[in-house]
Amino acid sequence: MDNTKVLIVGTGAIGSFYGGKLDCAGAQVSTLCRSDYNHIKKSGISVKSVMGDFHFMPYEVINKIEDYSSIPDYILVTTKVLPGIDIQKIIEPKVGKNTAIVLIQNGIDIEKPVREAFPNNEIISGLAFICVSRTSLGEIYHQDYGRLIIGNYPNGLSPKVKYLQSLFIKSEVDCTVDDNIVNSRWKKMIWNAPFNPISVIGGGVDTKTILENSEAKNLVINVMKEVLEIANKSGYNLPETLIQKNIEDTLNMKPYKTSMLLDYENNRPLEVEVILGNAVKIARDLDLSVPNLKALYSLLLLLDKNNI
Ligand SMILES: NC(=O)C1=CN([C@@H]2O[C@H](COP(=O)(O)OP(=O)(O)OC[C@H]3O[C@@H](n4cnc5c(N)ncnc54)[C@H](OP(=O)(O)O)[C@@H]3O)[C@@H](O)[C@H]2O)C=CC1
Ligand SMILES: CC(C)(CO)C(=O)C(=O)O
Repeated sequence: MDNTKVLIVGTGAIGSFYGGKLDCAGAQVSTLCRSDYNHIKKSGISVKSVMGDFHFMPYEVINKIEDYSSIPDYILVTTKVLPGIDIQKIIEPKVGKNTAIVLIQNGIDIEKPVREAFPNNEIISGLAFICVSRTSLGEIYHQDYGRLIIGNYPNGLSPKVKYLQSLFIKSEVDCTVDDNIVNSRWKKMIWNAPFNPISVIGGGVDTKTILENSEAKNLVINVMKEVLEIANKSGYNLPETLIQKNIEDTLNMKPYKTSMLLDYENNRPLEVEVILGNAVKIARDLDLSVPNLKALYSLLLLLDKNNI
């Protein structure tokens, strides 16, 4: 084991999978758990994975962050990004001056509140291209993909980013770095902004069903165009060709139910603000017209409110 201390905050699908991979690489990985606490403390976490099944027993399993016995080198935040989760308050007791806060979560502008609360800490922003879900207490099913992109927020690549990358690579996670991680976040939004909400609003449909319907496909393309425009007007650099590439890549994927659809089906709150609301706000500030994004946003707000 190396001496790198990692504390996972949000031990669900993403936290368990990537936390387990860091454990495989030799880091000292502990988990802050909620509903799975008793199960994980007793039996650990089992991951059924297309990369090979594994089981891991976290170094410490806690259900109150104060119970963690030290200060971690990395806090991996892998909760959903929801207005009801005050992540700054949750992690604050264990953020030391050398703790890097790693956010492996979907959405745009998710780093801002963390930066404001911890102006002197290193923030590492991460994007997961993976299909993974929690099937029961402490049981994770990794169905496909697994690639990660990490980089410092707002930009740059520190030694801590490179070290984290080396740990992931050691455990065979395809992890690359990007010194302009917000640009990569926008790139991922090109996919999430149309497919996540349409999969829910469209009546619980997978990616193949969406793209087989020419009207729904047009909607996907129009939302992608709006996201691309917001990103480029914000100073990022997304080529128009990304739209066709995302469509083709999705057609080549196995039919996939988005993580937002899985949340909806399980009556869990949806990441409406960080997937759509923040983009709509940025468009408003830039005076851009984004009618498709706005329509998806308002419909999703309604569905979300009535689903919990
Ligand atoms: N799953 C996937 O395939 C992908 C997910 N993502 C993104 O990754 C992020 C994480 O998603 P995912 O792992 O699927 O989510 P999950 O719902 O599987 O896991 C979230 C975890 O956070 C925990 N949690 C929630 N609130 C708190 C709290 N207040 N204190 C401590 N723990 C808390 C939950 O505990 P409890 O069980 O008690 O609610 C759960 O263990 C999201 O932003 C998602 O969009 C990105 C790409 C793919
Ligand atoms: C892009 C994808 C499918 C992960 O790779 C995702 O982010 C999701 O399902 O929400």
